[in-house]
Amino acid sequence: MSLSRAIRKVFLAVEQSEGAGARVRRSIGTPQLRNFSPFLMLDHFHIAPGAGFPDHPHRGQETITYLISGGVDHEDFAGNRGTIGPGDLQFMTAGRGIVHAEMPVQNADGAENIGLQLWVDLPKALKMVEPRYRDLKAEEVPVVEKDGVKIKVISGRSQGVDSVKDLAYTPVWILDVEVKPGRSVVQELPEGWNAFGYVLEGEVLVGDKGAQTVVERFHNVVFEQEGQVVKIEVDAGAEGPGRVVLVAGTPLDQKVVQYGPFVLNSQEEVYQAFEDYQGFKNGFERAKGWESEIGK
Ligand SMILES: Nc1ccc(F)c(C(=O)c2c[nH]c3ncc(Cl)cc23)c1F
Ligand SMILES: [Fe+3]
Repeated sequence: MSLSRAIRKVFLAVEQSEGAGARVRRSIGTPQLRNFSPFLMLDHFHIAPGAGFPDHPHRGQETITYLISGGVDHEDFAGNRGTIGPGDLQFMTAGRGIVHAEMPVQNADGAENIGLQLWVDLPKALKMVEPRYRDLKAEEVPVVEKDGVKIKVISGRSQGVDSVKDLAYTPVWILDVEVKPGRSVVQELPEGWNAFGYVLEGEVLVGDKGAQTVVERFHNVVFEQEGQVVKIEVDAGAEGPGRVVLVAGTPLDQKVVQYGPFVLNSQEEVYQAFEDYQGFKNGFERAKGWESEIGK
């Protein structure tokens, strides 16, 4: 009998401006929810035409971008360039340093550019690795569909189905779970890992029968570390399915010192990141004289 994880707290994602005219609903990385290792930030973003995230640096973390609708172009100073579309993901390891732009694709069909961006801390030993990208196309993501439940196994394992391996350095599970009204699912999560569920659509009931919590859209339910499973149900009377992105990650036993996109383990290392970025050194050499095409 697996122990069901209790709920630690439910947070409302607060909408704010970010980048150049983009809007994000941030639920991790706010004053209410920091120190949630290895997670640094979770943004549910909406990038209108003309808005975006023009040229900017990163050091010391991994970003995972999951596109729900529309498209996002990315281009960096190492010559990497690509587009992610609905259901695609991009795993970017900034490591010692990257400068890139992330801009909306002008959609012929007018689809809104909406997705999630999760920032994951890198272990101290990997803070200065070479940057790398790994796109994961929607068609590479196994889908488990049974009894009114559809799970996209983006990273990790669900109902005995494994995802593509080694997408990020820091071990994370990402499962896009859709439950129809009157149905439910029990999902295993690695014990001891930090875990949350962000409700993208509808509303869900989380927890054991008789002790369930209603979690509404744009809310993030954070679980206790104890327990092997989470239970998610949608009320039979609900108007439509509930959709939750379940994420779990191994906590890193290290200090987090963050200033925007520079995430290191000491104040001195953050100062050094600024100096390296402004001085085009120690990983930021290619930033000298570089401008993206897409961010202009
Ligand atoms: N201010 C600031 C500073 C540093 C950044 F890296 C960013 C940034 O690039 C993003 C922050 N949320 C995001 N959601 C989606 C996408 Cl595609 C990008 C971002 C940013 F906005
Ligand atoms: Fe970025």
